[in-house]
Amino acid sequence: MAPSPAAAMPLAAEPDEVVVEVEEEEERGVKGGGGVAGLDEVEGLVVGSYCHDVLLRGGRVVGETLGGAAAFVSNVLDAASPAGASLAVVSKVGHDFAYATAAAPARHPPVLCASPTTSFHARFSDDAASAHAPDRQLRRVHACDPIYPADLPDRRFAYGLAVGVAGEVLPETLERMIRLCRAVLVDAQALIRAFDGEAKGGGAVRHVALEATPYARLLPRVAFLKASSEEAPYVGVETARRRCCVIVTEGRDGCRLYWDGGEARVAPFPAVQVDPTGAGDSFLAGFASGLLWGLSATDAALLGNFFGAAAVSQVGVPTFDPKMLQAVKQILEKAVKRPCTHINGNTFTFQRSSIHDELHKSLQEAAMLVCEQKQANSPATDNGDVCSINELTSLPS
Ligand SMILES: Nc1ncnc2c1ncn2[C@@H]1O[C@H](COP(=O)(O)OP(=O)(O)OP(=O)(O)O)[C@@H](O)[C@H]1O
Ligand SMILES: O[C@H]1[C@H](O)[C@@H](O)[C@H](O)[C@@H](O)[C@H]1O
Repeated sequence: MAPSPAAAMPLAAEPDEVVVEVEEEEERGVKGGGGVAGLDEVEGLVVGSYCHDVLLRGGRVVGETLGGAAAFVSNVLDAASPAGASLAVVSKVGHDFAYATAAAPARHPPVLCASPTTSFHARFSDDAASAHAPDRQLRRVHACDPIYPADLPDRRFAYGLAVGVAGEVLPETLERMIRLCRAVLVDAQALIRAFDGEAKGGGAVRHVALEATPYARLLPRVAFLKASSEEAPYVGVETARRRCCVIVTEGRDGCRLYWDGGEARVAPFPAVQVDPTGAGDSFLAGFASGLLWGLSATDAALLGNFFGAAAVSQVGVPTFDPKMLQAVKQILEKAVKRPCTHINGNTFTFQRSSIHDELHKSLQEAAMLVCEQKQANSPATDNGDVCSINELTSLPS
């Protein structure tokens, strides 16, 4: 371990291991495998299933939307990655999948299975949630098939995101991702969810300690693990940070990064929250795109916070204003001299850089534009926070 404050950490696969695996896999005819040299070759792998989200408030259905971290994640990565970065998504749905023509699944079509599409009921409480309190109770109503190692493409990727929602990313699938991808970023929800009371027509989502799962032994080969503040106690931040960089998202308070030898708090952006679903997913994708742009982890978390805030201002998978996206890319082009150096190199740096405050200020202006547009387009409510009923609607399928 390298606890130095100017820390850098090894990527998912150690160099020797990569060489051995490349040789083994080239013998078996695996495509690629030659490492990732330049921007043109940066391809990411997103693994996790799309799902149906039913939003309930006071016992009433107030919205039905496309869900699944893979949908939110690919939505942000497609929008915010530097030119030349591409994406493969491995997701499974049933024949009942209602959102095949929505933007994210249309760009990254899922595998069709005989089992029904994974489906969640999210019950929102009427009490205003605090930044750290659980904002909703989740039940898994249907579960599609797991994603097996053999479902992953047989080629190498610059980075991978393990973003299951219903236990579909099996331990052996995560292990395969680690072998295929130079850097793997994991959402803790893919590892620590368990489902109660399946027999009664749906399982309440609860959490188990990461240490007690078969995923724990893979952590030293994971680059970043993201958890919400509700999930963090199950992750065990103090143990996990010795194995990989842990990011804890804190809702409207932004996030904190913990690595072996240091930590940082990253400030949030303003948002008019109407639906918190997908904030964590959009955060993780914004963070990954920040790494793709060549930012340090603490600077990349600014982009995570930015897209987390953008996600909560819309119901379901958000549509981003092209002008806002253009502004964000201009800010990044100005701030970053050479994109893709960090996710593509041998190490990550964690520290906040000298451009951090300037980047935060510029992104804050873009975030204010999103808020102003949102406020201009929606009727005023006395509670701008936590899912106001009249703002929840269905997404077109
Ligand atoms: N109300 C808000 N205002 C501004 N930023 C927010 C707000 N809510 C979330 N965010 C941003 O999104 C990030 C992720 O949010 P949060 O911690 O709520 O994730 P989560 O609980 O995993 O979300 P979900 O499970 O709904 O996807 C936060 O770190 C923050 O940057
Ligand atoms: O669509 C949502 C979203 O992906 C959330 O991150 C996840 O916690 C939920 O289970 C899912 O229904």
